[in-house]
Amino acid sequence: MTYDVTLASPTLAQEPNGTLLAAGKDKTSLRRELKRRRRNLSMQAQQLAARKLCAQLKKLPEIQRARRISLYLPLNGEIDPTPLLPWLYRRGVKVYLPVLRPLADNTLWFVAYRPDTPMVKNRYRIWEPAAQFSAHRRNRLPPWALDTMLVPLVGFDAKANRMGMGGGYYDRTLAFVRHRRPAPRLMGVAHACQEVNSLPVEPWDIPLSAIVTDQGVIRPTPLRTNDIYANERIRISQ
Ligand SMILES: Nc1nc2c(c(=O)[nH]1)N(C=O)[C@@H](CNc1ccc(C(=O)N[C@@H](CCC(=O)O)C(=O)O)cc1)CN2
Ligand SMILES: Nc1ncnc2c1ncn2[C@@H]1O[C@H](COP(=O)(O)OP(=O)(O)OP(=O)(O)O)[C@@H](O)[C@H]1O
Repeated sequence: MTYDVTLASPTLAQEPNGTLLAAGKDKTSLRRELKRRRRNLSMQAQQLAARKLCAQLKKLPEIQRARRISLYLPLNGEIDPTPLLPWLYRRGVKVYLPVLRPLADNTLWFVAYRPDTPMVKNRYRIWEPAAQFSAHRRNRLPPWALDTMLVPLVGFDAKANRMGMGGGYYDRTLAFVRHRRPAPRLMGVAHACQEVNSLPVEPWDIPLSAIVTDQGVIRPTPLRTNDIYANERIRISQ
């Protein structure tokens, strides 16, 4: 299936600012292209982006207020949120990592990440707390008990729509948000170069509170009708 987006453009084209035009691309090839982009960043570019991301994060009220936060350990060019760790530990924030649940329902556990947490590589070669540690309930939190989550993104658009790795892990784990409150504040994180002009919204997508990149913060836009009314009011009052 290909997605109909507003800008009709040749596939793989870029806008002058480097934004990938998603028009006419199916989700799988768009995901592949975006993963290639972040993997191709040099080590220096990665380190600079990670530092800038963390500077952005530290300024946000959601992060300043966080007491129980989940982040992730990056792989294959994902932007690295771990420079935030010393700052979080200093502030006494409890830090959790996603762990693939052993019973293969494709959801995640959130397990405490401390300097002494035993770690192993999971089936995707991502480091995560070891099974014997994660098995203890005292070492993990149900997702609704987290106040803030940093959600790794493969792609995003200016309306704060997201695309992940395609396993549906975050969407399934966060499905409770539709009927249970309070919910964690969901902060998508990505390299600025992972922006595309438009992404499809799937029925199971859980909306993000914000997207934070090395270049700035994107909040979901208010309804288009509000913009129209706002413009209308300005015009009428003139
Ligand atoms: N760093 C990090 N940790 C994370 C996630 C993530 O996106 N990033 N996840 C977010 O959901 C979960 C893992 N989800 C994943 C879903 C699909 C693939 C995947 O398709 N990987 C390979 C191909 C499969 C393989 O190597 O066996 C690929 O990149 O093509 C990886 C992780 C939990 N932990
Ligand atoms: N709540 C849910 N229950 C069952 N299946 C779900 C749910 N949410 C998502 N899925 C499935 O997960 C798969 C992946 O979806 P999608 O391509 O939107 O992933 P994504 O945007 O990369 O998100 P994620 O970061 O969660 O992987 C889809 O096949 C979808 O049917």
